[in-house]
Amino acid sequence: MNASNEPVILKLGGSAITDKGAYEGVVKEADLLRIAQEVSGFRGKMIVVHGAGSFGHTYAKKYGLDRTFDPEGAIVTHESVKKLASKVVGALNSFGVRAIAVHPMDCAVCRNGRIETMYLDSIKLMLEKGLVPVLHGDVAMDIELGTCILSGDQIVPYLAKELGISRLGLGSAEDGVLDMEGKPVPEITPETFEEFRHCIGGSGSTDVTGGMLGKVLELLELSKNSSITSYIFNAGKADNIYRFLNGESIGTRISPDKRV
Ligand SMILES: Nc1ncnc2c1ncn2[C@@H]1O[C@H](COP(=O)(O)OP(=O)(O)OP(=O)(O)O)[C@@H](O)[C@H]1O
Ligand SMILES: C=C(C)CCOP(=O)(O)O
Repeated sequence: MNASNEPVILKLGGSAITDKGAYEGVVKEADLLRIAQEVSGFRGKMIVVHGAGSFGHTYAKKYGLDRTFDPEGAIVTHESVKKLASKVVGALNSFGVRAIAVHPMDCAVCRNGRIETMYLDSIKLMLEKGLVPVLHGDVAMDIELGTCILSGDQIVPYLAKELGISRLGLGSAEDGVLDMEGKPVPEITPETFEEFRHCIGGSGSTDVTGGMLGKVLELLELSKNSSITSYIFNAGKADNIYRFLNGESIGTRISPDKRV
């Protein structure tokens, strides 16, 4: 059990909750319900962040939102990821998790694709009152670019740092960061990253936020700045989310360098 009262941050990867190979948004209904049930077994405070999967990456790619400002594309993509958020929140509530959607487009401002400010007071109050904020990968306003694609993989470490949360995990569709033989690497630190760099690539599906490499880089940066250890694990396997939320170390650990 996670004995502390500190909240946990869980990311549900787009490949775990949607069919990321689809040309438009398709939810993996059975997986989403199983995941919602596992989340409902956790008694502590938590923030859920989910990826955009086929609800976001397909449209972001179609309108070139990772390269250009396109107002129509921004609206279509934002509306689509909001639909996914509503399905995630609906599934969580159907299992008694008091989940509320918080859309990053409404509360974050970016500069050159990185979060510059984010309004967090409502999230803090939700946590205090036992509600579960659900954020997600989104289109966000950007001071330099007009809009940018804001990945859940960037939101997770940002929230951890700003809210002082030290337990976080990204649940995707692989057993962790896989080596050349397809086996999960138990631990990566800033010091050992170069040993594994050649095995880590982008997503196998349509994706504008860097796939596995994007995740590892975000979490390594967090480990350097804050000494936080985080986890990348398979949310597609039954019980893994429950195990992670309750304090087990599963998948690949992204840890700070060891002190000598
Ligand atoms: N070494 C590696 N280990 C594991 N997965 C890898 C590796 N290199 C590349 N990948 C790819 O990265 C994918 C995970 O990244 P992806 O961004 O698709 O995940 P996600 O977080 O579930 O999706 P989303 O960004 O929509 O939330 C894997 O499914 C795999 O195709
Ligand atoms: C493609 C969009 C709109 C957001 C991407 O977020 P992610 O799936 O968490 O990387």
